[in-house]
Amino acid sequence: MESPPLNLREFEELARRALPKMFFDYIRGGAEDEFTLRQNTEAFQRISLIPRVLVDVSSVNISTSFLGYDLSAPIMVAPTGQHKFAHPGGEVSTARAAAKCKTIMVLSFSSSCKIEEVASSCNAIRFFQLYVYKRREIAVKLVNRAESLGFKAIVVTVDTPRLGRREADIRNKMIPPKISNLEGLLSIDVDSQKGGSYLEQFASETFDPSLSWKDIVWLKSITKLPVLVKGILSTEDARKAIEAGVSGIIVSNHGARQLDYVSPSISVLEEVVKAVGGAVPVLVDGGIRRGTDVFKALALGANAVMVGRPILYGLAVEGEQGVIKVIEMLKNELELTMALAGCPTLKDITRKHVQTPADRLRSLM
Ligand SMILES: Cc1cc2nc3c(=O)[nH]c(=O)nc-3n(C[C@H](O)[C@H](O)[C@H](O)COP(=O)(O)O)c2cc1C
Ligand SMILES: CCCCC(=O)C(=O)O
Repeated sequence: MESPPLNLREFEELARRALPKMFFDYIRGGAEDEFTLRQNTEAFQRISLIPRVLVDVSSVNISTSFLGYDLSAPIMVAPTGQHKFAHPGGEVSTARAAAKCKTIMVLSFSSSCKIEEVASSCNAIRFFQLYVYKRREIAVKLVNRAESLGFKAIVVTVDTPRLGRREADIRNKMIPPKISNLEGLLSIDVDSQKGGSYLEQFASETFDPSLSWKDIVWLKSITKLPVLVKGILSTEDARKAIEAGVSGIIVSNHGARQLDYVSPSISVLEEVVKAVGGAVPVLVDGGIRRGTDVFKALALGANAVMVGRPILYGLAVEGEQGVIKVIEMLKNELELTMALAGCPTLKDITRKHVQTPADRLRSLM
């Protein structure tokens, strides 16, 4: 028997073997040259840790809270579409795993399980991620459904007026998503003569590229839930988001699947955190594969992180148990990192515990 995976990267390799090529390529892939995809992980590697010693770390506490909800660790499940591509249990298995790990799952709008099914599967704290379609009434219906099913926040993704160019999907003629939440609301027929990525064809038929800042105000007017924006990479947009009245900001480049050659999210996190100035919590995602990565993101000012692909790899390899293992691995690594860096609690993690490439440049001047 093969030895069990020891880290998140080994889960990726096992998922590669477990999944049909089309689905693995869809999950792993990024946009165009995949430059940002590589940078998302390499940027973490360029940040060094500066541990403090002789601190009593006989007990290390990684628990925290986000928007008032208790979490076992500052690690949440990012919204990713179509979990049934990874495993027949789909989003229900992921939600159960998130509940067992006591963390928040952000359910994708493009979920392959119905929002009602996910809501009744366990009592995790859940947020609902929204894509705004050209037919705005669909957003209203889904936001209302999420609210009445006990979801606690709406996460609107703002980096996807159109889908990025993912060449693996074009080559594989990636099939369109089956979005269960749209049953009875919308059916889209893709043109099977066209070739290319049918997922992209689906997105260009449905996604509303006219979405703009005034629509955040509209979104807030249709729900009592807090609204978070996902996909902020600049200080200017962070300020606009605050002006629009959001309850949280997610620094993200969509796992490098949208615009290639944008900065890795960890590289812009600190300036966004400064621009936000504590007005609302800030999350970051993209390339988080180790507990040390979580530690670095917290040191640069994130309240918590989100993880995308590794969750799907865990799901592909072992269903619900695989997702639990991925989250627990990251939690254990974070706890060990904190002990070795002299930080018994999350509050002890400071900017002084990391050195970025910019810090190194400054120290030479
Ligand atoms: C297969 C896949 C599907 C995704 N689907 C969505 C989605 O439906 N909505 C969304 O806002 N982000 C989506 N994302 C982006 C993730 O929420 C997240 O930003 C990204 O995966 C984080 O990077 P990581 O995979 O390196 O952890 C998706 C990412 C992947 C890999
Ligand atoms: C049409 C589903 C899009 C899901 C998505 O956001 C992604 O693949 O990155």
